[in-house]
Amino acid sequence: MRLPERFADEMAALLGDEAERFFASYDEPKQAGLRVNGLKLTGGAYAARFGRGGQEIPWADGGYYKTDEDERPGKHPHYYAGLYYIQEPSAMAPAELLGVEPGHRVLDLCAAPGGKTTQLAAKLQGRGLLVTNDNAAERTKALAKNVERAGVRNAVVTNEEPSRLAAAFGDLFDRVLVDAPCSGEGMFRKDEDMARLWEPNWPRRYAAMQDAILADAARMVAPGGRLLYSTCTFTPVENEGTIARFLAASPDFSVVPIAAPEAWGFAPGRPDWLTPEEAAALGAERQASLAGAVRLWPHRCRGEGHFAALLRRESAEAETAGASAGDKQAGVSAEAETTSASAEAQPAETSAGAATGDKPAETSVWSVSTEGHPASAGVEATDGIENGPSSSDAADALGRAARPGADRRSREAGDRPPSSGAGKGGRRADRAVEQTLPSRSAPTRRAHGKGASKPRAAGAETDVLGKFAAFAAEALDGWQPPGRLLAKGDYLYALPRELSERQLQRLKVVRPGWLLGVATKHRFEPSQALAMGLTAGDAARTLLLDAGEDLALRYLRGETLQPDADRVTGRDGHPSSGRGWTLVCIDGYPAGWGRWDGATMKNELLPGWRWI
Ligand SMILES: C[S@@+](CC[C@H](N)C(=O)[O-])C[C@H]1O[C@@H](n2cnc3c(N)ncnc32)[C@H](O)[C@@H]1O
Repeated sequence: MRLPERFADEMAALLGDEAERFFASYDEPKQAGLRVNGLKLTGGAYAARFGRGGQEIPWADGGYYKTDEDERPGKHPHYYAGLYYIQEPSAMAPAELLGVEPGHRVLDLCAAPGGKTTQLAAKLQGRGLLVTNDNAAERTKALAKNVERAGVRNAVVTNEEPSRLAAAFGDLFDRVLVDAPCSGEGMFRKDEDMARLWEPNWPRRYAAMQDAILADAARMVAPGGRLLYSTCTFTPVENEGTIARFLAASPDFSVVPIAAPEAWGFAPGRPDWLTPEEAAALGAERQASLAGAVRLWPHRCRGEGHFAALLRRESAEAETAGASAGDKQAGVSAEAETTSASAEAQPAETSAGAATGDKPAETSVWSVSTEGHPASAGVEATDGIENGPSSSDAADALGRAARPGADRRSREAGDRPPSSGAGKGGRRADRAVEQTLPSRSAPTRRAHGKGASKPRAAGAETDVLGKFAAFAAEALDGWQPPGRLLAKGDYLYALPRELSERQLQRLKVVRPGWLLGVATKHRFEPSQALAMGLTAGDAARTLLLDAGEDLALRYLRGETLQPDADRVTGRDGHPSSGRGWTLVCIDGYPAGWGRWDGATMKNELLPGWRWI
């Protein structure tokens, strides 16, 4: 393939003897993979049960190389059921190296379209908190959708600048991932457009963006917590250089050496590639520590180009604490740390009373963008495409940095409230109501006779809860969502307990938690996100389809189905006499909703979630 001349010259100078092998790698096929969704099942279980998978990616739990050229994993029913994410193998390394454990509070700062976010969510196993953010509004639609497809229940999706998140959250997070916007040199083999668009001034421009992002990200790391910085580019100024400039200004952070097994083929970071200024500002010891970062070269390991550095924020307690299990899992050399991870999963809780200290603010002003809500869930930027920037990402990100007008507009937009919450004169003062879910026996309030699109009076949100309770009693047989329930207008969410609503004030929030559904005039309509986050056993009624059967494809295409009535079964596995919302599952995993009337299954799969 044709590489940009300046890039090739620079790589030849950096790599010396190795350059020939590096350039030869561009004649090899690009690496592709998929990662089984650990929220649903393990990679081993997936491979054993379905005979799919293949060769394991050694550094990624549930990661498999795509070896069959003809295979189209994005066109398999399992993809629609959220059983895996299509992801380039090297891109699976950063989230793996961060050492996330269930219960951690995790921030994914530059997250769209969400490959690493879904991986982090799997590490959390539904416990703790995942705040996932991207400053590009359009891209957060794909992010929210990928979070939902994966069945993530403890994520908050935001569309913010890092500085505004830092102001809102402070040093809340045990783990922070900064998968930074970069010049994307490591993706040239995967996406030739990246090579075509690349310009010699990109690395420096991205480096300036990375410096700003990293400084804000660091403010959000709890003492003793960790930050993983990654790029998919080779140039030192965006890798060791960014870390060196950051460390020079941040004495409370240090590099945690990544001890990757030799068989993975990861190479050490290169402190010797710092500029004299970067090196001088750092001092010899901290400079040498940069060798603890890793470089993933396409001629040395089986993946595209990446860089990752793991940083740790000091804490007094850490000096005496032992090495964490996360270190061992992540292949990170043992060292002391403290985190605020809760050891055990919290039981489901729907009582507002138990969420002490998290009382809704009287004048909460955050509002949820309607962009990703069911009505518009069909709109998305990158569906099913794995992570890492594409040529359009790069152009987007660079466009913001390169065109002063565009940059100013985006900054200004970042200061505005989302359209859904803003009236002409500014932010709408939504009053969030946190409520106890009425018990199944409690009388359900009647609807107010207002359509879902019409504004509701303050307090009318109780009706959302009543309708949800009626829905849950009938269709979910008493199942209760985890976290705290929050009715926001007609929408109902389950909020992770680790965040208070107060902390979301003034942020652009795409999802304040797990979107359960929306109350319409006459009923509660469960969301696709709810379906994807449930298990087949949670539903009172299921239609169980096999991935290979025609009905499964027809369901995914949005067709009305007429299955044999005895295929709609209750929890006991026997034919159900019930009618109404039914969880449609493929190979045992939810794919969406249907409505069963005893003969026909009305297809409730939203257009944006269908097989196209
Ligand atoms: C390498 S991509 C992220 C890929 C993603 N982590 C994944 O695994 O799917 C970098 C992302 O950073 C976002 N970005 C650029 N500048 C940002 C900023 N100042 N704050 C937050 N996100 C930013 C871009 O919109 C882009 O989606």
